[in-house]
Amino acid sequence: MLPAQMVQMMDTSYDNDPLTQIRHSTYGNPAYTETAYTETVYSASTRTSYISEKSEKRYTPDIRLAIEEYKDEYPNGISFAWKNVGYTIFNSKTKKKQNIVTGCSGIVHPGEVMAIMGPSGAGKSTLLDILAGRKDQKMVSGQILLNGAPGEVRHVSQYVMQDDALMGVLTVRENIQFAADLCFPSYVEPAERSYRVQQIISEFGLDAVADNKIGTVFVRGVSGGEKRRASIASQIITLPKIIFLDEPTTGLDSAAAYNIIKSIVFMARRHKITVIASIHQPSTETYSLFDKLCLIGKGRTLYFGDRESATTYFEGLGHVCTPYSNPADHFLRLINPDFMLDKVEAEKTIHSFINSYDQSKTKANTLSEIRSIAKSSMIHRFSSRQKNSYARGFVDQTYFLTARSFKNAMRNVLMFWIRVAMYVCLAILMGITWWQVGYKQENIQDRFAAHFFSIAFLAFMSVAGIPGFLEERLVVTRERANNFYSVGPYVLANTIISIPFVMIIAASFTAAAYPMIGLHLGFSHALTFYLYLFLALIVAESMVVLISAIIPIFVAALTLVAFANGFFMVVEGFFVRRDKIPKALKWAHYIDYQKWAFEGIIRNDFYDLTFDCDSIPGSSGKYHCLYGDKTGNSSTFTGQDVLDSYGYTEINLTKWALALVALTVAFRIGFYIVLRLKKITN
Ligand SMILES: Nc1ncnc2c1ncn2[C@@H]1O[C@H](COP(=O)(O)OP(=O)(O)OP(=O)(O)O)[C@@H](O)[C@H]1O
Repeated sequence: MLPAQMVQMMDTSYDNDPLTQIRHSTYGNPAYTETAYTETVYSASTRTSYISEKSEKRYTPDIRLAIEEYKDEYPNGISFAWKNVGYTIFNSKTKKKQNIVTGCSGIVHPGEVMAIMGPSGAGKSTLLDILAGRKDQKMVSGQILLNGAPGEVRHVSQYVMQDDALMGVLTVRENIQFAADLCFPSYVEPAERSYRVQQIISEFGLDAVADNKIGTVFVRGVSGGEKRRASIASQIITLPKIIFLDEPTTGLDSAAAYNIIKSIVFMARRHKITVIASIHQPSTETYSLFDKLCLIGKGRTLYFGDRESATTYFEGLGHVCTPYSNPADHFLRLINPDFMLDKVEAEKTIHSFINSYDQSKTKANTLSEIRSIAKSSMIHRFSSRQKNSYARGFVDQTYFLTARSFKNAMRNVLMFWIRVAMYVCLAILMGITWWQVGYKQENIQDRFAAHFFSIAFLAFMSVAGIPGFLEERLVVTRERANNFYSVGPYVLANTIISIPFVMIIAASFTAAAYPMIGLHLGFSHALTFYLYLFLALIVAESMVVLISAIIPIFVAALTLVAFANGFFMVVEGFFVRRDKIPKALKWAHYIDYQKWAFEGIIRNDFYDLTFDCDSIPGSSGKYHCLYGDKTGNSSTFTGQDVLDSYGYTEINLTKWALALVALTVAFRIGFYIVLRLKKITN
């Protein structure tokens, strides 16, 4: 039985030890079957893994060392506390410091889910970012405590972004599996990873759509709520100890929002995860799923404590929530200055809430709880050792990315197949127009034009790859932010995967156009034409990804690529002879990939060909030759005569091909640098 089938058939009830089952039935290997699996260790890092004591024995010392890195420092979860945290920026307009968040404190225990609520601009995202360790520490004040001791929250948490950046042509399972493949260290067996994928699919209620595609403009996919659940599942596949969610229900209807929070609460309880989520106006049902509430206004805490006690707290302040009202709406109306006509009064009201909370028993209790957990904690137990930022090495990252890109390109009509169809149609149209161009001297310009058009138009149409690339880029940006992989493997995978598809495009074009136009006969000439077309397209493709990475906006990238290609056509040496190109633009001629490709294919075509001159009527044996011997005594001229007359004497096919390879490498290095710089800027 295949591991995948086995995993699907497995009992996903949480009372049974799943990994023991996997080991027993998947492999049939004595190493797995001899003893029951004894302990599942959830790692302290975001790169959590399932490691049994038994399987540890099988590992080599270096793997054991790596496992040590991932050993769980917090088997019972993390009580996450923040004490008096603030965030201050320097306002360049007023030239003064400005407090965005001030004096916030709170504590959330393992298995609890806390909502950060507040009106727009209250500071929810800022507070979430501070807690998640995503803000510049120079501007942050206060303390973050993990089980009462200061610690590096980023090592034990995952920040789940709002967007649903998933590969549309892949299924829910494939998307989550990709995350699992990259986020678990290599010593976690593939069957264990698949098991974990199946488990999280079940936990997020995605069984029914697990093998459905996410959806693209061409393929109707899963619903918005299912997509959001798949996106969250793929980001927390490693079961980090703390999860931060940035408005996980935005844009969803109340039923979908409810299902998402329900799944998250279930995960939190089941795996002792501490969850903090910012949320906009939850429905009554969704609101009632939260354990704790942090209400903020003007960057200050207006209430922090048990969700259930919030109603009583506000009742105590004279703001009774009527039985049929949604408490979340009720609180937000109370603290939202946008609902108040008198702005001075609104300001006063918010400040009265801030003061009431500052003097409240609720706040005193929270602070005392934080103090007591800080006292009881083992002093600075948290190890500050640096975890590896990536769970997988360069080769593994490249492998998984290449495999996914291959699937994406195979299934994504936008990326290649539309282009293949378009190029084949164009090749046939060219073949009809230039049908058997012949060897007469009046056909010389037709030949040049066919070569120019083949290169220029084919390269130009590589803009068709921009939408597919930009779609992929969104996913890559999110995955990079989650530290799934580094830039190098992505650039390499993108390069590797473009090769077979560009080969297909160049081959289909050559197969149709070359014989129909009647270019230089012979397999080696057709092959050289194909290779040059391939190299030109690879450079064009590399230029497209570089420009789209610099400006990831469709219309802007399209305009810039079109401009660059148009410019390269002008300085290519076809419309204007090479020696007539203005000195100021000569540099462009040499970095123009179309020039190297065009010159390569005309050399390949013309060299060794013989063309007929026109006989002069009435003259005995005299000929009119446009190229070569013009004395009138020769009835033919050679292709080399043509090349010489245009200054193409020195073309060396190997060197010209190497120039195209060099340009490809240069564009790809540029692509790498741009992605690296963007990551640093972000
Ligand atoms: N770096 C910054 N420079 C200037 N102002 C900032 C900066 N960061 C946050 N702010 C301001 O601080 C306030 C709080 O911003 P924040 O994004 O945290 O609010 P929010 O509650 O998440 O709002 P929303 O619900 O609309 O997303 C806003 O008025 C915002 O303009």
